[in-house]
Amino acid sequence: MDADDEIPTLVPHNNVPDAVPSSDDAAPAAKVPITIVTGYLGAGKTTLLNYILTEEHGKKIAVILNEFGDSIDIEKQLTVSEAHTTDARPVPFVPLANGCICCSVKDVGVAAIENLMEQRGAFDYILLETTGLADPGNIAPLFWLDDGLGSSIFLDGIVTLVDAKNVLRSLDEGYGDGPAGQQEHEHEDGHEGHGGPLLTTAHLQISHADVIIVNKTDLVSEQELAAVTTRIRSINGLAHIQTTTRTQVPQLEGLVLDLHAYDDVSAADLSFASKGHSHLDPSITTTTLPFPALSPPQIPLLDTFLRSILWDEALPTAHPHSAFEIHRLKGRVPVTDGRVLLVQGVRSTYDVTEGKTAVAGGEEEARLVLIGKGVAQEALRESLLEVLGGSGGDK
Ligand SMILES: Nc1nc2c(ncn2[C@@H]2O[C@H](COP(=O)(O)OP(=O)(O)OP(=O)(O)O)[C@@H](O)[C@H]2O)c(=O)[nH]1
Repeated sequence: MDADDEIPTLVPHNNVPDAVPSSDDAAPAAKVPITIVTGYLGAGKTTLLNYILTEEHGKKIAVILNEFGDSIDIEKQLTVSEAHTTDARPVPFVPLANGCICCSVKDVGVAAIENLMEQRGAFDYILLETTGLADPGNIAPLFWLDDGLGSSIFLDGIVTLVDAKNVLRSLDEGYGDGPAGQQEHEHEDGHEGHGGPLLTTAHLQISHADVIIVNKTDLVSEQELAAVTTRIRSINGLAHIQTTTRTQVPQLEGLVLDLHAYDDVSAADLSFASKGHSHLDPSITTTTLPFPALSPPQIPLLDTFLRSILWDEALPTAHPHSAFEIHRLKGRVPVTDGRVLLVQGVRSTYDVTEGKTAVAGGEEEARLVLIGKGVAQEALRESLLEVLGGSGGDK
């Protein structure tokens, strides 16, 4: 691949068949954003969604509940709030393809929502409420593939509700030899982990989140709340954290709607994540890999590194390292020709795009921010630098 080649774009998720129909011929239509709303049992998801449906926001919002199981019973699970009305109402039966969104590829879950929009008219926004045990990392890539699949919806972000009173206990269920974390994790997604402290549902929901709403603040003291937010920040250094009582968010935009979590990657976001927050949580942490701006020939080498760490969960070099797994990844990579590349990843799906604005002379160093298990080891950065050094280009 030479310097003039297009930079790599959306990389197919492992579960998606190679022969994906192209949407090139389809007339471009505005896509409807979808936010995944997740949170452990009793954190306040229903309270939040009821609040949104009855707020005056002027948007027609569809709320869909994704149950684990054999089918999506849309009749019971869809509620639409019409623009300029507080009359949230259940929608009558809409026949749809059955299937569990979490366990299927696009043609079931996403197609069901598209089918729904065709029958009910487009919505301004879709909120997908998962059950308390859902792993959003399994669901998010299904919606993120929409460019290749010609979908009429796109993933706007993931919001995780957290119960301030119980979240620390939920996170600690994965430690020691208590069976709770182990059973929970294996049950929910068959995800085995790689040894070491176990991941609980709470870890998975926090690590993938773009916004974390710490709810039920009325049930904890200021000190307890500070301990909760510090622990959450140590797991996910990228997410916006908002504290609430009864899920009363100060505004919907940026917190539940219009998140744009997969659009731009700003230098400010990444430098906040890189500020050296504590590594309090033994399972999941956020880490930053800084490296010099890339020369154009180094771009495919970055891709080699990303493929290796995300697809193979291995380093492309011989550096000794312990096991790692990456849940979320964001990057901003200046190129010496003035371009800037933006990297977005969730589990094994990632995307490298060209930023809209060129870098101002010598703007910043390149950064990858990783959230996951075992990511805070020097071997990752050493491996990245070695791979990039192989091009013979500037470093
Ligand atoms: N004290 C207190 N109670 C709250 C708060 N927010 C919600 N609740 C209550 O907590 C309970 C659980 O809230 P839900 O909104 O049903 O939580 P959920 O996440 O939908 O729960 P599941 O459906 O079990 O997954 C309800 O009785 C709410 O009224 C809060 O900030 N403070």
